[in-house]
Amino acid sequence: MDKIINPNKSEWAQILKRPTQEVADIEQTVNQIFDEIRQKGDAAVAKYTELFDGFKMNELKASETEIKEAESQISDELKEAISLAKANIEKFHAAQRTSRVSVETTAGVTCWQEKKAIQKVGLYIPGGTAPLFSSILMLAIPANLAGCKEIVLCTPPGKDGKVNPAILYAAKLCGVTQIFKVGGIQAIGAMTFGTESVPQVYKIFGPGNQFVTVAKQLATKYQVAIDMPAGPSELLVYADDSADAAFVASDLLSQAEHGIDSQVILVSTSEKMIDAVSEEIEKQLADLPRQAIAEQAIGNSRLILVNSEEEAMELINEYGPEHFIICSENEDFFTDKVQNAGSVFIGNYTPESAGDYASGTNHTLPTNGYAKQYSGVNLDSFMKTITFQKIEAEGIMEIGPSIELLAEAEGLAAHKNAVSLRLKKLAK
Ligand SMILES: NC(=O)c1ccc[n+]([C@@H]2O[C@H](COP(=O)([O-])OP(=O)(O)OC[C@H]3O[C@@H](n4cnc5c(N)ncnc54)[C@H](O)[C@@H]3O)[C@@H](O)[C@H]2O)c1
Ligand SMILES: N[C@H](CO)Cc1c[nH]c[nH+]1
Ligand SMILES: [Zn+2]
Repeated sequence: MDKIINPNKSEWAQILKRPTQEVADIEQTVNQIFDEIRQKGDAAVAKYTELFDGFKMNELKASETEIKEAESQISDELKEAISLAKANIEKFHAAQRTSRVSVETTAGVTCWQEKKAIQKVGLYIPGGTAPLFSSILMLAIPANLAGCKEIVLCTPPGKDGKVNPAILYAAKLCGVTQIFKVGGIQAIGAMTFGTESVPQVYKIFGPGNQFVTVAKQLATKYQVAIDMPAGPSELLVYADDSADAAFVASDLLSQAEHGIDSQVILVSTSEKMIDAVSEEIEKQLADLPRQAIAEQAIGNSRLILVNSEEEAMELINEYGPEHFIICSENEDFFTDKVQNAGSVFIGNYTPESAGDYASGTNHTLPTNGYAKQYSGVNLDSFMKTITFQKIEAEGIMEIGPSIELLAEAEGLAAHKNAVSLRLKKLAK
């Protein structure tokens, strides 16, 4: 892991660069696959599943029998852990419900807004290097709380054409309506255009690798909304001498093991802490089953010594990490000043893994600096707001003359007339 000492601001952009592949190359592949799916539907989806996932699928949809069998393949302990996570995620997301906003803006003019569920949603659940069934809890639970009617799920099959039983079990438990054994670009294309088997949806959610993320971004050209770009996992830890170096190293490795294009960063004002964490990373890496993946991600990563907490905070806001852990005696300074981060974890006993699985917050979060403009998934992500208004005679008489003037000033006579006719009638 590169150690960088007191970099100049002019060097930050280079130091904080993400290890992403050339997006233009991926876009070309996505466009080609999307075109084929539009023309050939399931046949194109099956072709690319065979090419990228190594299995020739005859049936894309998971059957009731497969789903039933999955339940018996999950241990009771795992079922209990899933149920604890589900309860906390439900509690946190249910509490995000807001009451109806209604205002009488002028006497006789009432405006209100109501949230309505997005009727058809598509959930992408990663499965390339690990079956991330926890992402089902993060997406299907708020989708159900919001009241979405159709909840379609796509996830890549393994080389044997099967999907991990925990994915099938969690999907059933959380009210997913249809499960498809399709991953990557072809899954996003299928949910964007619809095929003989896979329904077209209005909004696509979920994390994935760079192929999935670029495909989601291109899907927005075809009247499909997306939650946000939720690509390769990232973590930035700020640690001063009050941190525990072993804990910090374990957190950094937890995100490094996601994929070779993950990135983890330690920022500190203490060189002693940086060196201790670096040593710990080496120690802990040796025992990791996904050592090869984590090692590559560590190669993308940085240990950065800065001059002050102010400088640290400026650098962190510039980076906009997906996850931000604060292990500092001065934690209030960082919680007050943070502007750009997907999710924040505070103190030595708040591992990032808690948010990944079971504390209650959502782990589908913006990566690649998109925390500057996007929020992570929450209950509102599955809803849209409709505004309503009702104007009484008293109300139109009050605001009507101003509307007439405004319309006239924009040169829109028909707009003005729609008000004038009513005012005339009321004047009789
Ligand atoms: N930001 C978040 O909220 C969040 C949450 C969880 C996971 N993640 C990230 O999700 C990612 C999961 O990635 P994954 O790879 O394990 O699973 P994935 O399901 O996202 O991707 C696997 C699919 O990628 C496609 N693919 C692989 N190589 C390809 C190629 N050369 N060309 C075209 N398509 C190709 C295949 O179709 C395969 O099914 C990780 O990077 C992880 O860090 C992010
Ligand atoms: N850390 C991931 C988000 O970047 C979410 C996850 C799922 N399973 C484990 N971790
Ligand atoms: Zn994780």
